[in-house]
Order: sequence, then C-alpha cells, then structure tokens
Amino acid sequence: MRLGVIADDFTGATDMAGFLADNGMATVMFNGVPARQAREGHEAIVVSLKIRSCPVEEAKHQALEALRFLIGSGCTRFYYKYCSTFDSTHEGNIGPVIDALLEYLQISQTVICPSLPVNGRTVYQGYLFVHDQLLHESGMKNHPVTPMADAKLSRLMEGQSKGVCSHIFYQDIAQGPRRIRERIEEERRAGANYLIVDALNEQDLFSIAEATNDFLLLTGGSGLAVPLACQIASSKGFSPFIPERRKGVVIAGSCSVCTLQQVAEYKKYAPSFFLDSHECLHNSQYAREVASWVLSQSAGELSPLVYATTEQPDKAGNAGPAIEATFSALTKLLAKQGIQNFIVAGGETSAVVVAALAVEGFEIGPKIDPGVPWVRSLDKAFQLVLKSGNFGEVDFFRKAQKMTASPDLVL
Ligand SMILES: Nc1ncnc2c1ncn2[C@@H]1O[C@H](COP(=O)(O)OP(=O)(O)O)[C@@H](O)[C@H]1O
Ligand SMILES: O=C(O)[C@@H](O)C(=O)COP(=O)(O)O
Repeated sequence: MRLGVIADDFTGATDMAGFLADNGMATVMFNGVPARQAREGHEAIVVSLKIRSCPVEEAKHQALEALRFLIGSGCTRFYYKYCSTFDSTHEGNIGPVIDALLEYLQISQTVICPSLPVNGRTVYQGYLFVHDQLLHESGMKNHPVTPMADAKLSRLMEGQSKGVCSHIFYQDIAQGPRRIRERIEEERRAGANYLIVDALNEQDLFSIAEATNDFLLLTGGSGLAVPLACQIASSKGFSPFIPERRKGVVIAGSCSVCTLQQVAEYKKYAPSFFLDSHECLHNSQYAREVASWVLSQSAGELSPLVYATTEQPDKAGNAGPAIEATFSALTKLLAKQGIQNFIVAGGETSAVVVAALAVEGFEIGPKIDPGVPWVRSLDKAFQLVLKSGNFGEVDFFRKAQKMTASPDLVL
C-alpha cells in the first residue's frame, strides 16, 4: 500500500513527511509535481505545492495534477494536508480543493481533521483551538495572508465548499472506533460530505484513523500521520539520514509569535543581520551586500542568521514580495559560494528558498521538534530545515544545528 499526500505548502509538507518517516514509513517528498512517476521503494509520496493562497482555480488544477501523479505512481490512499490552523481565505482554498479531489476520486465523503495535539491544535465541538485560545483569538487573527476570524470549522468549510458538513463530536469520538464507524454510517445515510471530527489527543486520532481505514481520501493537519503510518508502514522500518555539519545559514521570513521568540533567542549566540524591507524594495544590490555579510562571518559553531522577522511588519503592499525576492536572490548567491545547509523559518519563505535552490525532491531526516525534520535534496547537495512559522521550541535554531555531525562521522 502506498500513501499519496498532497500538501498545500512546503512547511506543511515537511511536517507531514516528518511524522510519517518518524513513524517508520519510507517517505519521499517532491517539490511540486515531478515530470516522471516516482521510483519504487517508498511507502509514502508527499507532493509539496504552494496553493494555500493562490487563486482557487489554480489551486484545484495543481491539486488534481498532483493526484494524477500519485495515482500513476501506484498510490492507493490519499491525504490532503492543509494547515493545523486551517489557513484559508473566505473563498478557499481548502474547501474547493477537497471538492475537486472528491469529485475526481468519485467519492462523496471525507474527514476534516486539523487537530495536532502535540503542537496544541485541538478540535472540540467543532471549534479549532490553538493551545488555550480559539483560533480567531490566537496569533492567527493577525496572519498577513490568511487572517482567521472564526474558529467554527463548519462555518469556514460551508463558506468555501459545495457539499454538506456534519460533526462527530467528542462524546462519540471518545467511545472509540466502533462508535465512530456507526456515526460515519449515520452521516453517510444523511448525505454529509465533510465529517468534522473532534480530537483532543493522540488516542482520538488513532480511533479516527482506525474508523476511517476504508476512506480513500482523508484531509487534515499532520496529526493523523502518526496513526496512518502505524497502520501502513511495513515492518522493515526506515532509518533517516544523519545531517552533516556543512557551511550554513539561518533564514527567517516568518513574523509569527513563535519565530519572533526563536530569533530573539538565537541572536544571543550567533551573528545576525536584520533584513530591511525598505532596502529590499529600493536597493538592487541589497542581496549581494547581505550575501557578503553572511560569507564574511567566521565559521563558528553556529550559522549566521538573516531575518526579516519583526513584530511590526512593513505594511506596504509590496514589502512581502520584495523581502521574498531578496531571500531568493540571497539563497542563489550563497549556494553558488558553497553554503549547503539552509535552516528556514516560514512557509512562504521556505517555498522561495526551495525554488531558488531548484531542488526536485527530498528524503526525510531526523525530527528536530514535532513537525520539523531535517530534509536533504535527492542529489544530496543541500540539507534543509523548513520550519512552520509557529512550530518549534524557543532554542530551535541551535537545536537543529546540534543534530548535525561531522561529515567524517557520517557514513
Ligand atoms: N518585516 C516584514 N515586513 C513585511 N512583510 C514581511 C516582513 N518579514 C517577513 N514578511 C513577509 O511575511 C510573510 C511570512 O510568511 P511565511 O514565510 O509563510 O511565514 P509563516 O509561516 O509564519 O506564515 C512572507 O511573505 C515574508 O516575506
Ligand atoms: O499544519 C501546520 O500547522 C503546518 O504544517 C503548516 O502547514 C505550517 O504552515 P506555515 O505556518 O505557513 O509555515
């Protein structure tokens, strides 16, 4: 059995791939839809897209292309991975993409399961929580691209999809797989398309995975990855590569609360450079200047940090794209000069770095914190960490580097 995952952004893809690999599945991750079908030997194939906030039709088109690729590569079950904070606009793209996938697969039902308890995302009575806050009271209310103004998943889904929502509330989930199956059957008869499942802990996720083991398509955050891997992984197991200590850089483009703290912590130990949005907009030589600064840092234990992270992002409409363009140019310049380890914070920023390095696909390495593994390009040229803005402990950047080993010690 091969599992095919379509992820709507890059950090989300590594999050899902990391949990699958960490739980024994031989997993490969592709940057976009590859031209050729995937090789034998992997139990999970993750296609990483960038369709969270693009126009709806484009998102559907890319997701269906990925689905066709996964079917052609021998996958027999499918997963649509979106953010555990349900990042989407009023128009989509989570709902429209799910509708397109259901239609293509000629099925009428799936689950909506953003819950990721290990990182504080839970669903209760159909409301999504981030730790102790409702989604719309959490940092997500200020997200620059997809600010979340409601925590009720059925209202979010109904606003952006064609079908009918229903719930399986905690009272039933807690009774285990048998009761969940009965509820699924009742909802099937009632014509519900999207089953919003409450989940407060890992046990709930195991129960949901067991009750839905005949579903062709599941959707959600990466919480279901652990029970899915336990269901599907062969007994052969899977050993992740050991990341080598190489010349590196830390690039932070996320302004989320978690990254703000991680940047502040890392600056105490490593050289750092704040990327000025005004310079990004108006100085055509800026990426070169920043690259020179990075390369001039003595090869200490810790890689230099370039960060745009701030509590007060530049409100100019083109500041974000200008910062991304600078990170892209910087990545290319640094790669040319022999930098091979890139530790990146932020979903959009990660997509920019991966595109600049023109990496086709990745193998999955060891977990740094839940949802964030090391990954390595299939040609082994680059090792990367693609961290969701909101994931990781406060000392994340140092922790990631402490896990690298001298190349002489890595077989
Ligand atoms: N100082 C800043 N001013 C304006 N926009 C910024 C600033 N710093 C970063 N950004 C932009 O904010 C966006 C952050 O998105 P992303 O990298 O996906 O982080 P997250 O994972 O936290 O959402 C990027 O487009 C980035 O270029
Ligand atoms: O599910 C999650 O929370 C993450 O995997 C994810 O999708 C992260 O997105 P960004 O916050 O945009 O990095």
